[in-house]
Amino acid sequence: MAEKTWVRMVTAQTPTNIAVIKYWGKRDETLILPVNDSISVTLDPAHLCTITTVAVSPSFDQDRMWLNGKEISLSGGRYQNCLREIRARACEVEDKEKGIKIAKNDWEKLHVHVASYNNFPTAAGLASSAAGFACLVFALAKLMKAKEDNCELSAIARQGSGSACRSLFGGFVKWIMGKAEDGSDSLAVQLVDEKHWDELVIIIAVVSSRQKETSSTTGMRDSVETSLLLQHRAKEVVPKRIKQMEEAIKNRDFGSFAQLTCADSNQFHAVCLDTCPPIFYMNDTSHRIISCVEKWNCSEGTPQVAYTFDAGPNAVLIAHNRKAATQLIQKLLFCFPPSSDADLNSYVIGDKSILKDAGIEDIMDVEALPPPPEIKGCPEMQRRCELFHLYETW
Ligand SMILES: Nc1ncnc2c1ncn2[C@@H]1O[C@H](COP(=O)(O)OP(=O)(O)OP(=O)(O)O)[C@@H](O)[C@H]1O
Ligand SMILES: C[C@@](O)(CCOP(=O)(O)OP(=O)(O)O)CC(=O)O
Repeated sequence: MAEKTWVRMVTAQTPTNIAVIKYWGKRDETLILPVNDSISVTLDPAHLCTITTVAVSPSFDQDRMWLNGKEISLSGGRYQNCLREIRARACEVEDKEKGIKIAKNDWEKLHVHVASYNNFPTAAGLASSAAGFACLVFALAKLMKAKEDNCELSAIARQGSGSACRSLFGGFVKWIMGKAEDGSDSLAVQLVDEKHWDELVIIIAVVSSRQKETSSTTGMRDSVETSLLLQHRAKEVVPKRIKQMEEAIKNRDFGSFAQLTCADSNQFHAVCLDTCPPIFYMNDTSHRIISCVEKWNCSEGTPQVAYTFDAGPNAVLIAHNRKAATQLIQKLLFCFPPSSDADLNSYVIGDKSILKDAGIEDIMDVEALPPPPEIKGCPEMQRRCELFHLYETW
């Protein structure tokens, strides 16, 4: 190595992903190997993403990491596994301009500093660990010039957080559970890219941005140990659903896609209830959102919107197209309006063009929204003020 003064830095940005067929349960806790395949949709990186900068310098005397500006420990097994696996694949790096020459073996002695920022709530059931570990592994691989492709990197990100393996690709992604004991065949593959079904619109209703009480890791461990429904789901239900979901995505068959997505989310939450002690991730507001979507879908005779909830109360709503998304925004804002002194611009975040299509520019437009016909006579669906905010994404 040359002088002691240089710093080599790489920055990467990785989106989060939301499962439409859920991963819930591990057959190996250390390697993070799942009990079933899962399928997810990767969100638009412009709205919910992690940005991570990794740096290496001979002047660094230990590996360190800052998450959202606060130093966190890298001593946990998951961070250590990712660092070790990428270091083992590091290659020679030379930057003549900066006088940097790092031989393959030097990487074992060099330390890294990591600064990561999530532009959405961390540990609130919006898959921050997915975007976070995918971004960490991707950035480290670039820093160390590892030659592995994204499939191979996904098997490393998986060891940080299972769902992270699916964030290395855009579009719809499948995590193949694999069979090998060492986890070498448990990795993610892209089913279709983001252009394949670009009329879909995803809206996230953030019911709470508070850190959840039961982490996914703890929750799924308890489910594996106590839920009979989980065993049945992994063995009998998911294998069939995965095939049907792949077909629905391939054929852009929104009816089947919505039916499978909603059913799988509901079964995942049923597994949580079947766990001892039971886990409650959704709350009353989540249930009201489900009711709102179910009533609308039913009144139309064909699904307009699919809903799915991860390990938290926040709703991920996937609309068939822009028209359905526009109507959805109107219905959501009617049932869950911001308080009258709130700023609409901080209530609806992200791509605001659908809000514009819906003819909503300020709080007065929200107040003038007519009640959705399908909720007439349902007192529980009348106006309330419980949503934290809405994201428009994808
Ligand atoms: N940007 C990041 N870089 C590295 N690690 C991160 C990052 N963001 C989050 N994490 C890790 O992920 C943990 C949060 O994961 P957790 O599974 O509890 O919540 P979540 O991923 O937001 O929700 P869920 O997986 O249920 O949707 C954090 O405590 C931290 O260890
Ligand atoms: C409900 C889920 O979001 C669970 C995600 O669990 P994590 O990937 O966060 O769990 P660990 O592997 O223990 O880190 C469903 C999914 O993303 O498939």
